[in-house]
Amino acid sequence: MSIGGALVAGEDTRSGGPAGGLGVRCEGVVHLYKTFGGHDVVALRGVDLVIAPGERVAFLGPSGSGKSTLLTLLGGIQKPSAGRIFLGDEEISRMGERYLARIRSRSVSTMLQGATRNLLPYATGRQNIAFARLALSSSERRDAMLDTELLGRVGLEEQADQVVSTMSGGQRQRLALACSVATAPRLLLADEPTSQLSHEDRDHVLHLIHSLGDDFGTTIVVVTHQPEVAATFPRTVTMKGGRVGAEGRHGSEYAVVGEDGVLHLPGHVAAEWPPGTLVKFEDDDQGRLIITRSSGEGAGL
Ligand SMILES: Nc1ncnc2c1ncn2[C@@H]1O[C@H](COP(=O)(O)OP(=O)(O)OP(=O)(O)O)[C@@H](O)[C@H]1O
Repeated sequence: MSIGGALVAGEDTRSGGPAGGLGVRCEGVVHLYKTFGGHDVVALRGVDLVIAPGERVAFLGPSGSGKSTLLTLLGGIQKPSAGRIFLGDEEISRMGERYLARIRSRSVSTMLQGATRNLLPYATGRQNIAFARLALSSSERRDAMLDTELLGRVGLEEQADQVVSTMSGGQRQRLALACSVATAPRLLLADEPTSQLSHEDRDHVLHLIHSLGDDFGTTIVVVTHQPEVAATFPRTVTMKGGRVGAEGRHGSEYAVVGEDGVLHLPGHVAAEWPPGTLVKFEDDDQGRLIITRSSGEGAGL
């Protein structure tokens, strides 16, 4: 199944070509949450990241490493405490709420974790799609793909007039995806879009997400804990302690050098080399850097 065909024949698609994806650039992004207890939680500690237009990226990393926070900042739902975020040429980290709202309703769609957070529970499938398109101009709405057709593409033609609260988890997730793409976004951000789904629903949702990239060149970023989902993305970005710790590209893993030359070890190495382990750096005769664990324990060599 494909989402192919113009979802919205707006300014980006009038030329007949695909709208194309939106590039993303983060420079030193820091984010703090203020808590009721009066102390700050540092969710992001300096994220530098570039995502090219049309790229498909999976964010990985342990719970609490900052994946969802970064996604909401990219989607213009929250503003960073410090640092800069660009979508295409526009710096969203300095934008006023009015402009951000425009970007959120047109060029960027964020699917929050849990389908129901993205949907009106007592409205039907069709009404949810109409709601997602509220901010479009009347001509854009007139030219948009018919809601029946869009629902058909996510396999929900028979649920068009069914109320969300009576739908299954998989049906809700597919409807949330249909609502997210109803405005033909150039950047799709999805937080755990396939968690708690059956294998069949997971594969269906994944296929739909990738179809969007294939058909429109949409830039796609998903947060996932599922390795089998991450494996379908050509690039992975692994968050560690509020920073980008590692990247995977086409099956190869790379550590990312952070502030002050800090390097996160790959998970399997970190498991064997606890904090305090001494490591030695040596150049070999072919110009490669060899890193070995010292045979001595702790500070004593
Ligand atoms: N609204 C909030 N108020 C206070 N602290 C928060 C808030 N949201 C997130 N945090 C904290 O910020 C840090 C990063 O959280 P975030 O949800 O971005 O991580 P995550 O990697 O997406 O985690 P998970 O995989 O569990 O969803 C965590 O320490 C979390 O407890």
